Amino acid sequence: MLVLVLSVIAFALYWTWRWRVTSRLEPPAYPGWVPLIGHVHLIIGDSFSSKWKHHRKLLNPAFSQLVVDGFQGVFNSQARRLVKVMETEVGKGPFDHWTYTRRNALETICLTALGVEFCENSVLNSQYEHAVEQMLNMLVERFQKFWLHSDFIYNWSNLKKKQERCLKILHNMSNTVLKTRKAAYLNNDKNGKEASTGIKFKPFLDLLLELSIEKGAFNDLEIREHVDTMIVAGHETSANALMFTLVMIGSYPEVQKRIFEELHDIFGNDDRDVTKQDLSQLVYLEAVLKETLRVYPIVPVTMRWLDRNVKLKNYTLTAGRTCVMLVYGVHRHAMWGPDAEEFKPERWLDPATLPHSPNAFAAFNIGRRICIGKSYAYSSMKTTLAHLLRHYRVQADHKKMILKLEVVLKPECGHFISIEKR
Ligand code: HEM
Repeated sequence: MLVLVLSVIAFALYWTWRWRVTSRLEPPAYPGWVPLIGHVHLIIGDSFSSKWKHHRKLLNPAFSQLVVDGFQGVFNSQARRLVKVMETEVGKGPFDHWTYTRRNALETICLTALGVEFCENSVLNSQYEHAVEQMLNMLVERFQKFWLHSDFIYNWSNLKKKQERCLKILHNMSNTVLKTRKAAYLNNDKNGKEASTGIKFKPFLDLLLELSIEKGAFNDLEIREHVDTMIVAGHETSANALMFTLVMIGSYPEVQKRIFEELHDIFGNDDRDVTKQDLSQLVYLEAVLKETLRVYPIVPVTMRWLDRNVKLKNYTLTAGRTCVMLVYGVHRHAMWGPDAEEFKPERWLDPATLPHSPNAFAAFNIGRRICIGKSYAYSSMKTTLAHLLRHYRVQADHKKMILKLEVVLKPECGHFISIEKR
């Protein structure tokens, strides 16, 4: 027992000393990030990491509106798939729709990032889905158990063994796909992928391979890390945003009515696919998405490492510290007006009713580290909702939700909707 207590004290002293020595020189590395999404994205909010800056510049064109428009066929077929699988819930009362939006978002991101579909014979199956979920849970567990922040202790823990098993599944998948696509690319197959639906598109992986082979931009490990980051950063966020949006639409019948009217004006009674021109006309639907993300920001807390002193009105935040920003609080600040707590999509339709500061809305963060997948997220979510709401009438009660913070904001319970056929 004494040995144990002495070891804990020794480690505490060691980490305090190490933190003091390094905290002014380099941003802290948050425990658990490295194996999950790789070194390029390791340091949260360190826009000064030259590697991050260089890679972000190279990656930006891969997320341009033009590339995202190329995924519109995938977004449509995935939305139709979601409408179909949810059919089993019609008329059966409340169900947990998150399991549906999550699976669907993971399928979509895997298709667009890697060009791989979930199917029986694929390396991408429910084992992979489970491994991604476990990895995110383990990240939170390690954060919460401060003694596991030390790599030395963590490396002996059961959590580490579990993490190794999950990583094997995740990396096996991205490595296998990378190898296959690279061989195909070198064999002159540069025309993108064809999904089982017959839709042609160019997955992110092919764009990165192009940059790597033609311009020597990335090595294989970096490509794998970028693709893993896209999958981790892209699916849980979109799935949660859709889940919250459906709860809010189901809780406000007048909002749902107005969305349906907008859909009817654009599509009439036609069940046709959503085009990129339709997306720009779905103004009210976009306002509903933004208002949901304002009230329930999926990433409610974010961190930045301060490379210089930042003077506020009454305080100075000193260089070398990590600053925690509460996006949840910013979105409810008085600058949003006396109705800041209310769910009012209409506020987005008139710029005069919005706060003057462009930084008042930080659902995708602000500044240089703004979410690279923002356009992708809006296009895929608007397409999914346009299909779902043309087929189903939704009911929910957002007041029943109790929220919890994992890496992202989630409801602890009560995130149930009921659906009826239109
Ligand atoms: C509603 C959906 C989404 C929300 C709310 C969201 C939110 C965010 C936020 C807040 C950040 C910044 C984190 C920080 O700086 O601490 C971020 C970064 C990022 N997001 Fe998203 N995101 C969404 C969808 C997506 C999608 C669909 C993709 C990929 C296709 C994606 C890829 C990324 C990547 C790669 C980063 C890291 C960017 C960098 O480090 O330069 N996100 N996201």
